[in-house]
Amino acid sequence: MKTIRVRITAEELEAKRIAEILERAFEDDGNPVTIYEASPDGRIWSAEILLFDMEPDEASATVRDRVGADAFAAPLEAEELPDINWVEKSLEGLKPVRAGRFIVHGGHDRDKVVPGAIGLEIEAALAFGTGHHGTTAGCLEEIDRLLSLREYDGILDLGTGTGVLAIAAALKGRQSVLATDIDPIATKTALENARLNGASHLVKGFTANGMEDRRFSLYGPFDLVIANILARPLMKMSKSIGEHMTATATLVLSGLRVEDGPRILFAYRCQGFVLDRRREKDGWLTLTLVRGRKLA
Ligand SMILES: C[S@@+](CC[C@H](N)C(=O)[O-])C[C@H]1O[C@@H](n2cnc3c(N)ncnc32)[C@H](O)[C@@H]1O
Repeated sequence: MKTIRVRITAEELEAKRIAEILERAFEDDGNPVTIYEASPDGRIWSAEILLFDMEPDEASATVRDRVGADAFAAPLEAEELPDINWVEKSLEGLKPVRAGRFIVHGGHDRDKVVPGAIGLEIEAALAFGTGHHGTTAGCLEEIDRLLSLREYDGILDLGTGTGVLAIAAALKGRQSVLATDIDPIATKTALENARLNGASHLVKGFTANGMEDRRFSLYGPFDLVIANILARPLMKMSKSIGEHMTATATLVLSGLRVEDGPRILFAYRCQGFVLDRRREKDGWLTLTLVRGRKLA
């Protein structure tokens, strides 16, 4: 069967919007739409759709017809793909992955959660966070370690994506976690995933840009914040994050390239944090910082 991939490349939020439009336009056909990070800094994303049994030109025209020619300005790229089993391929991307005591898996792999492990069933939809990325895995390992050491009074997952980290912390610590994201689709996905994991009584969430929102004061101050966002927004947010945290808080930061480490440490040192632990995975850095004390 001839498979044509139509791909549209854009900025992250624009690519998500395009993927949504595509998904709605083709939902009755059951065509998969995927969204993925294309550049190492995570700024350029693509939305793509697979169409079958047509030529590339026809596939581009079909996409334009269904979504309306001016729905998006970004150019379309259509190419024929080698003969691959796409169902198998897409399931591969969601293969169960282990990080600390957590096993992140899709709905079809519940039986892969071995005794002693904590299963996190994640439906990625249009949000980031299946556990395969070095940043998510680094945060999961830290959540496992930190919540084995003690309880935290007030936990926030800032930039929750699929909610994978919030759900992990809620299930591991058996306590409430606030999950927020700038993207309403991510917030919705996170709350749906919390329900899927029997954690909706523990995970609450709302949509907000950074921590400039009065609702954070209702839930905070936070004793543990996990923020897997990129270095630049984390630098900009250092003051507001610090203001909403307790005097002896722990902060896990990820989404950082190894070279971002020193300037992030400097920015958060100004908020009273010192380095407790660093983890590197596939060139991505996860830093755990503490305020007012050193962990054992
Ligand atoms: C790399 S993903 C992390 C997702 C998930 N927490 C994980 O670890 O896999 C970063 C998330 O942060 C969100 N984000 C980006 N800028 C943000 C901001 N200023 N405030 C809140 N969330 C933001 C994005 O929408 C995205 O869902």
